[in-house]
Amino acid sequence: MTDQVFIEGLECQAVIGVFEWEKQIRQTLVLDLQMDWDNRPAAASDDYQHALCYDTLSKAVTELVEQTPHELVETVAEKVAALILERFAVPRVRVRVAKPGAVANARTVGVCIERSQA
Ligand SMILES: Nc1nc2c(c(=O)[nH]1)N=C([C@H](O)[C@@H](O)CO)CN2
Repeated sequence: MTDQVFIEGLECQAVIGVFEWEKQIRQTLVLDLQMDWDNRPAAASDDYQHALCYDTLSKAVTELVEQTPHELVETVAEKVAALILERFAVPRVRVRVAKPGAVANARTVGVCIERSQA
């Protein structure tokens, strides 16, 4: 099954970073999310109940990322993946967390992970 639901460029304002000055401010994190999901039942029935709602998912992820301070983008990626697997019963998720302000002469930096149901 290769169907997916995706969310690209989800901007969150997070307390994120290892340095003391970073703990005093909010910085932008940009998330790209790809969820394996069988889209055929939703398409066949045209019924929202069968769809993985990208709006609900975006709000849940934003709340998670913005409500708690973190030092590492790696931690954010793991927590986001765990939330999506557990709360939304997604079989496999890919999470990319970019921190565009982190390195002055790079467009962006960050991490990508892929996690599946145990
Ligand atoms: N692999 C990582 N490297 C670094 C991180 C990170 O979260 N993961 N964070 C920092 C600092 O917070 C940096 O973003 C400040 O500019 C450095 N390296």
